[in-house]
Amino acid sequence: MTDLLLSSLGWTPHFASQVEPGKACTPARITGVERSHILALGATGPLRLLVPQGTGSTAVGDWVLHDGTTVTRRLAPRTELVRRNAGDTSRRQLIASNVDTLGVVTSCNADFNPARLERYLSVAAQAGCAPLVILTKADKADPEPYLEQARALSPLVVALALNAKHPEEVVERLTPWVSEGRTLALVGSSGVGKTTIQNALTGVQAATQDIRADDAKGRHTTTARALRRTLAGGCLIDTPGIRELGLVDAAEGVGEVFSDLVDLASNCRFRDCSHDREPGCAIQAAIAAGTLDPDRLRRFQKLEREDRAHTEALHQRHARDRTFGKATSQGAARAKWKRRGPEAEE
Ligand SMILES: Nc1nc2c(ncn2[C@@H]2O[C@H](COP(=O)(O)OP(=O)(O)OP(=O)(O)O)[C@@H](O)[C@H]2O)c(=O)[nH]1
Ligand SMILES: [Zn+2]
Repeated sequence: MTDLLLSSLGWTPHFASQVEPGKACTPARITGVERSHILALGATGPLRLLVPQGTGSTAVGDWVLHDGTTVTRRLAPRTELVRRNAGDTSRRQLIASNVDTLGVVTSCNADFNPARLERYLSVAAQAGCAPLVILTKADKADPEPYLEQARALSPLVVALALNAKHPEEVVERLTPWVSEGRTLALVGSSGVGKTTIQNALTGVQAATQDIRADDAKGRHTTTARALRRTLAGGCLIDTPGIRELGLVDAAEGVGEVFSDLVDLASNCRFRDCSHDREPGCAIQAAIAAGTLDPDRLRRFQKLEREDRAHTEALHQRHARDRTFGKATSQGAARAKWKRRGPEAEE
């Protein structure tokens, strides 16, 4: 029973193998983070545990070991979602751990924006999460052209369209990503339907209204939230930070989403080709031949520039204070995901 509950929370051999045999330690998954305590779910139910060194290096979704009152260890995560710190863009901020699928929510209307989708897909690829594009408001417009565009962005994309206001439809379509042991997090612009989807998946009655006067003041209906169980037995993560993902240290993620361009560029005559006017540029040749959309090249270059600028600032800081130790575990999670494929089961 106990093991069953832990596995429905996402406990896998990856975590079990980190527990030293014979040590009296119990696992729990973080559902919320306070200043000096974490909220967690373990086999016995909800817990509030002290983190003696402060909660700065933990995130919602992490697995920890504890002795009943205190966290004794954080277990190395399988995936880490990181963003640029909103206040200080030269810092990276861990916002959620062990997310299997990053649900990128957009709607079948003016919110649909390939550049924004590619940015989120890059963040997902970098984190090691499988990307799922969820197109809402399929009741308002024909979703087919949007689905087609989303799928054309990257071979990594799985895309589906739904009417988020029909809870049964949401549950039926999204259950594969929120069933026992699986963790989903949603990102997307304000108003695309994230809260509506989450309410359907967790069985909570909708707090969203058709007219939200608060929006004009920048207040969102969704503020204090973290990891919750879904009706299908899995987990849903929603933290305020997850809604504003900025790129940092994501060159590999960007490269995966734009692997078509990376492959083409390897055929350019010059190694440092800027794909502008150089002779022998394979990318310009593809544009001239009509097989590559020049807008895609522009979006790729813009994301690369953005990532490079913030990553440089990050590394300058890194050189100043050498307390930074996340890059390796994130890279390992990403490599693992790449090896096993986004839909691989434990
Ligand atoms: N017709 C229709 N309306 C939808 C759909 N999804 C969401 N809505 C409506 O769109 C509005 C915004 O939905 P929310 O779920 O609050 O959007 P959100 O993404 O959580 O927004 P923030 O909390 O601001 O980030 C609400 O009025 C919903 O009822 C859909 O698929 N079809
Ligand atoms: Zn070139």
